[in-house]
Amino acid sequence: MPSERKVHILDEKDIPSQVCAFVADKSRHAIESRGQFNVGVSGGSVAKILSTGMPGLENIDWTKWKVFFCDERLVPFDHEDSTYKFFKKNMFNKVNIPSENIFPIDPSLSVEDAAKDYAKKVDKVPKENNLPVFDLLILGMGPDGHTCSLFPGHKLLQETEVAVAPISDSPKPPPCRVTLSFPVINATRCAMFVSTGAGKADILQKVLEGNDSAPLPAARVKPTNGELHWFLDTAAAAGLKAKY
Ligand SMILES: O=C1O[C@H](COP(=O)(O)O)[C@@H](O)[C@H](O)[C@H]1O
Repeated sequence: MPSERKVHILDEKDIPSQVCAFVADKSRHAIESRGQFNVGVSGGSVAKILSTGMPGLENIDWTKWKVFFCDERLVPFDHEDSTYKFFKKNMFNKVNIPSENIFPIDPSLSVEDAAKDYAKKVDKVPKENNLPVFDLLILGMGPDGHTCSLFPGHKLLQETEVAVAPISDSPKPPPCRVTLSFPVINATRCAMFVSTGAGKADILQKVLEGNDSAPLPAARVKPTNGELHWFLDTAAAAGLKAKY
């Protein structure tokens, strides 16, 4: 099935419940079909939305979740910028995911070694055509159109050899990060973006409706055989010209 894009425009107040219900539904379906749910999470605003809504949900078999990070900032686990720290405090501590099913990036290593070490963890995700296939990647987009730690104009946009890449010159601090690469992102069964607030309106119009000749990183997310969903609040969607 080629990538089909669905844009969901919601009231701001409905974003956490709708986003989390979608994630819960994907997890139930993956567990029923394949016995486990391999999910990649992102940092920033989407981490807050997930942590607010997911722990209160019922009928989720958390023991079958395997949690990876779409990207991570290479800072110690107790650093304010650590996505792992945020999820541990606000979500993992409140649900029953076995600790061995959470796969953080190791910040004690150099950025190159952290990427290699994390690639071994990602390699555990069941593969098709030699690529790990996540059940769901939950993505954010920065106001410059970046997603994961894949930034506009950066050479990593062309990365095709490795599933996981280091970056040591991120234009958004901190400079050292580890990120999934596009071949893995686009091998997912489902990618969902969550974008909220007026500060994302201009870039969203470019990403969703702009010229495809030099796509911004977020516009390059087009799962080859999977679904693509964008969850937007009305403020973020305000610049869109088409009807969705
Ligand atoms: O630095 C990052 O930023 C993006 C977008 O964050 P947002 O707060 O603007 O939604 C995030 O998806 C990524 O994981 C993170 O490392």
